[in-house]
Amino acid sequence: MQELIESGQFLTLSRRDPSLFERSHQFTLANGTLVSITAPGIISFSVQRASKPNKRIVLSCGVHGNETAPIEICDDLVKGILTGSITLTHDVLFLFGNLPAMDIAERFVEENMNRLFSGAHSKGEGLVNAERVRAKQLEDAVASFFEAGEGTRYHYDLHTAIRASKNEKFAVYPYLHDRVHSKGQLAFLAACGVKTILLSESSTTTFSYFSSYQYNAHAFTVELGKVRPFGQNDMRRFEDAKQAITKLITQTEYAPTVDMDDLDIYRVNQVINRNEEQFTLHFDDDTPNFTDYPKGTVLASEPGKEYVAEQDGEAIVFPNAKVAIGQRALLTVVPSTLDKLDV
Ligand SMILES: O=C(O)CCC(=O)N[C@@H](CCC(=O)O)C(=O)O
Ligand SMILES: [Zn+2]
Repeated sequence: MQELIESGQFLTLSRRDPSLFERSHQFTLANGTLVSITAPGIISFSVQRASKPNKRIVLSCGVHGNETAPIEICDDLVKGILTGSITLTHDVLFLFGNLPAMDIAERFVEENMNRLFSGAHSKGEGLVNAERVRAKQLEDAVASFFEAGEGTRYHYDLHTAIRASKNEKFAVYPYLHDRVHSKGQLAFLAACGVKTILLSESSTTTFSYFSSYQYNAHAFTVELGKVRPFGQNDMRRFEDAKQAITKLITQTEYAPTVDMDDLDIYRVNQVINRNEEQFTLHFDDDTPNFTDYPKGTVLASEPGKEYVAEQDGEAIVFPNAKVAIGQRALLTVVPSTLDKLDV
């Protein structure tokens, strides 16, 4: 078993035979890194050396099962670490989120897992499904990992978007409450090719908000491109992201810089939920993310309610009329600036 894992088959085995990982496995690589597998798709690496690593990094992917490019990136990184071609400098936890949804090439099986964090998995009496159980398991894995050692905490939850986007790569910066946005993090994201940032202004039940709020982690939902089936991604489009992540986990001090003028900062202006069965978007299905509209344009409607652009230049992000009733069907964003930044 250890041999199979060390040959780089972790994700394949997790998907093909999850029962192999019903009990935990621990072993040490030739370079001394300790490998812990606590469940299918959950693997962490602890660097064993006298001077303790100063970053604890969570990389998650496949929280939506059909968002394959980030899964391929993380699978490659895990393979590289297990086979010794990548030597870590910091402790890293990899989470392959929704394995059953990957198998059916869908966003989710029963319920959108990225609405089930911060305890939402346990709300709604008697409601249990695989996604709820997994969301709790992922939360527990993040908690154990962050609490297992000192160091600044990071969580990049890697996704791809359903629609094409005018700004192909972008990240959601979860609502920070009283904390200050980090210029170093914006620089890291820019090094990944992510130069469009959406500032969320409210609490959510997403995975990145969970790590940000509960663990004061630098945490982001990172959208690296468009959803495509396994094997159909042009991996050249993800090379910058893969290189920057590799530097982050292998270099003691990786500190890229950024000129703020190179970034497009937006803030979320409206979070529009679907409240009724009949919910309609007033633009074409192939309208890309970040398409903007003049003030007063009707963007969506449902019986008794119209949702309009409140400002000139208000743009749509993540429109989806088919979400479950009560869930977010559309974000609108407006250009913004970041005046106060940490280094
Ligand atoms: O393209 C879409 O409509 C969805 C892409 C996606 O999965 N986005 C995340 C964003 C999470 C966040 O707001 O931080 C999601 O909807 O879960
Ligand atoms: Zn997603």
